[in-house]
Amino acid sequence: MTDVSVIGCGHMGSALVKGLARTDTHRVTACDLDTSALEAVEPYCAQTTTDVAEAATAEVVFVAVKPRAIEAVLTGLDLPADATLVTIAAGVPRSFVQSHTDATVIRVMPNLAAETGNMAAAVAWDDPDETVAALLDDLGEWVEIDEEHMDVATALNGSGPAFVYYLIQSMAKAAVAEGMNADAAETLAAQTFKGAAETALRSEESLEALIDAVATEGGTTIEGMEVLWDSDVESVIDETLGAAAERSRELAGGFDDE
Ligand SMILES: NC(=O)C1=CN([C@@H]2O[C@H](COP(=O)(O)OP(=O)(O)OC[C@H]3O[C@@H](n4cnc5c(N)ncnc54)[C@H](OP(=O)(O)O)[C@@H]3O)[C@@H](O)[C@H]2O)C=CC1
Ligand SMILES: O=C(O)[C@@H]1CCC=N1
Repeated sequence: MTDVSVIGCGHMGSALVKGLARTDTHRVTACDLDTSALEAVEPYCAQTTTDVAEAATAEVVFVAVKPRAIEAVLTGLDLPADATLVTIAAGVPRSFVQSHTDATVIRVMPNLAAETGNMAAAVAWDDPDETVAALLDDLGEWVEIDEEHMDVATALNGSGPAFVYYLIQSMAKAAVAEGMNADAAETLAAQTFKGAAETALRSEESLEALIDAVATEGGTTIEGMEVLWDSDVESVIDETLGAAAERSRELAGGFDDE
């Protein structure tokens, strides 16, 4: 049983609390100044508190407040050297967080699918931490990266769910334009993303080979693929991720190491 606290129970913090509740190997303290945020996560954790000092007794402390609030939270958070602080804030360098605490700092870029145990997360740390690794295993898939790649991870898997929702919506809209019922179209589009993602994760085939497997010779898929290959979709996606990563770099510019 690992004592974990989550400071900031908004969108991402509540997804972490709910995801951790899916297994019974954590004792979670949820902390937020907003009592309505705490009420929403109360069924999923051992205790809720508005007092950061109560959250500071955990072995692993996730700080899940907005980047602009992180310095105030760190200033009021007195962690011992044997604690681990996990920062998930976009654009906030690990060195900035480390300069405000005696705890070991690990930087993670998670995503909202933590709530269902399907998170994709990127992790930057000095040394692997088995306790945090086990926590992340319970929340989904994670990979270790160099911190210099955290801005692109923020775009790819942190912001990524929003981009995927947009793509699901676009495919569903196209089916609706052909006359399909909107609910049916959204279910089919979303499940198609889920199934394709599962195959991409589990298959040893390349993505090109997976495309080939769908595209029966003389069939329907190749007609659609020709449109995609001739379009600027790839460069639009490159620009989309580029814009999000650039914003992460801009945010980082506001945090000097101390
Ligand atoms: N949303 C996402 O998909 C992802 C977010 N992140 C990162 O997670 C962090 C949180 O983002 P998100 O969940 O979207 O933001 P939210 O605004 O939804 O949640 C932040 C929560 O923290 C609370 N809070 C603010 N100050 C304090 C404090 N001093 N003590 C305790 N709680 C406090 C806020 O309360 P109040 O609203 O009253 O200020 C709010 O409930 C950000 O740093 C973001 O970069 C990372 C990956 C994905
Ligand atoms: O939009 C944001 O800034 C946060 C970080 C990644 C996802 N949401």
